[in-house]
Amino acid sequence: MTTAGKPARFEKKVCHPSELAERAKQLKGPVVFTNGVFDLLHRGHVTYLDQAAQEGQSLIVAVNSDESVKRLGKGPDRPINTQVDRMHVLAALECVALVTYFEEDTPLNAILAAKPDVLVKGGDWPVEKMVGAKEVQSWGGTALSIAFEHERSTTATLQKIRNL
Ligand SMILES: Nc1ncnc2c1ncn2[C@@H]1O[C@H](COP(=O)(O)OP(=O)(O)OP(=O)(O)O)[C@@H](O)[C@H]1O
Ligand SMILES: O=P(O)(O)O[C@@H]1O[C@H]([C@H](O)CO)[C@@H](O)[C@H](O)[C@@H]1O
Repeated sequence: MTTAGKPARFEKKVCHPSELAERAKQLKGPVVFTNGVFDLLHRGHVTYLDQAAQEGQSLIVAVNSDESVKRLGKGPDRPINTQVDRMHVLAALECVALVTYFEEDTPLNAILAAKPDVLVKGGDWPVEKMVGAKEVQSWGGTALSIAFEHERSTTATLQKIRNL
């Protein structure tokens, strides 16, 4: 006989965009914000996320909705994982305090709602190209581009799988 397990504790970390402003206010500050697709999570992602989290006390991650990903032009078969799955995998990470998603092409509205103290992206996004950097700086926050430590990518992983 099998029994149903208890709800996974990280489920509480996943929030709808409409709750983001309120939920962000309840986090221990400084609040760090990052965003991305995070399709197939890899060592580069998790290293970067923990590094981002160390820039404050609470890390918020906003993922592109499935439709938003399709408009990014990463490939007709992307995303591989749905936004719900991508959010829950990220929520399971100890360094992540809150996860949400955004339907738009950019996370600007999510950043304005969360009003983070620190905006972080990986080194492929220099600060001058970072959506939301000016806004975060306008309320006294900082924007940070963290250099890659591990050269990994979802695209490379998918190429490996396709070549099996
Ligand atoms: N190897 C890496 N090291 C550190 N940060 C990374 C790395 N790859 C991606 N990131 C960062 O993680 C976030 C999500 O990136 P994304 O989902 O585009 O990953 P990806 O692996 O590059 O995907 P894809 O290959 O589909 O473009 C971005 O902010 C990006 O800067
Ligand atoms: O996972 P990606 O493609 O690295 O994340 C993108 O980041 C963009 C970034 O915030 C621009 O500064 C964002 O506009 C885009 O929607 C993806 O999230």
